[in-house]
Amino acid sequence: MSELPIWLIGCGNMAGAMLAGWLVADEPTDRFRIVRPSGVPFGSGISVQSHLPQSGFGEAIVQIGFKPHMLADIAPDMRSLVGPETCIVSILAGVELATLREAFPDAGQIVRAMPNTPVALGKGVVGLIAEDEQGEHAADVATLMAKLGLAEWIADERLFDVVTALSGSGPAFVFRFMDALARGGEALGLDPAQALRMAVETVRGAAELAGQSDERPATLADRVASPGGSTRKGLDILDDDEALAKLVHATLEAATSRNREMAEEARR
Ligand SMILES: NC(=O)C1=CN([C@@H]2O[C@H](COP(=O)(O)OP(=O)(O)OC[C@H]3O[C@@H](n4cnc5c(N)ncnc54)[C@H](O)[C@@H]3O)[C@@H](O)[C@H]2O)C=CC1
Ligand SMILES: O=C(O)[C@@H]1CCC=N1
Repeated sequence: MSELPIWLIGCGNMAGAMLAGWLVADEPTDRFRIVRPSGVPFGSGISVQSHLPQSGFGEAIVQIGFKPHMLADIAPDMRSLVGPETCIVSILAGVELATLREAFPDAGQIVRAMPNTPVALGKGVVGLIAEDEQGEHAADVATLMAKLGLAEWIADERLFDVVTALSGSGPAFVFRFMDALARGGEALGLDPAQALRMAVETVRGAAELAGQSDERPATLADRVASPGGSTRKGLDILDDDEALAKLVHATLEAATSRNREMAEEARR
């Protein structure tokens, strides 16, 4: 793989988690240059500056990782630095390729990447869509993202907001479930810290089992539920009138619709 420099324009929670993941995967630290107004050091000898560079990015991967609504303010300052050798990677939720192309008319390639925070451990999910999947630097970006976990090309950009809800926001929804599991145990008398430890390990073990199994999670759930036993009584609550499925569907719908609103806001 080419060793293009990687600029991180905006490096907060999400881009910081990605950088942590790349360092775990032994990417050389001198590939990365952070631009963030705070200038707060990242550690590990990574170069951090508080302003955009004076000269152009040249042949580089330039990842933008600020808030979606900031695109209109920040892109004009970046525009003259971006040339036909530059590959822009956007992790901005919602913001579409067409909006990014308007913001960076001279960029050689534009890729949207939708990561999630477990990338910090190399166990994330990254959805990808490029203006030209076969074009220059698309494969470099895919290789880079695959170091962070599961990297998946998404064929239809209209589905990218759903991907953002499912895997981008997904860890937040799973964390809520973990908390609910722990709080349920606590309400039924378990020590809170013990309940939390057991809830987190239960989710970790179940996720690994599901990841390694050829069977669907529904089948694995049935295998836990011994006939006439107690798990089925619990599943009956989650399954009654598809209570959990409906709740999760509504959750993903709400997040997807906010991603679409953010896309609209970025178009203005
Ligand atoms: N937090 C998450 O789990 C995920 C976030 N995203 C996307 O990542 C982006 C950032 O989100 P977070 O990291 O959560 O937010 P954050 O608030 O932690 O980070 C934002 C970063 O933007 C920087 N910034 C602000 N003004 C800037 C400027 N003028 N020039 C350069 N950098 C500037 C800040 O210094 C900060 O480093 C958003 O677009 C979001 O949609 C995507 C997937 C998941
Ligand atoms: O909450 C957000 O807007 C972003 C999108 C995916 C995760 N965080």
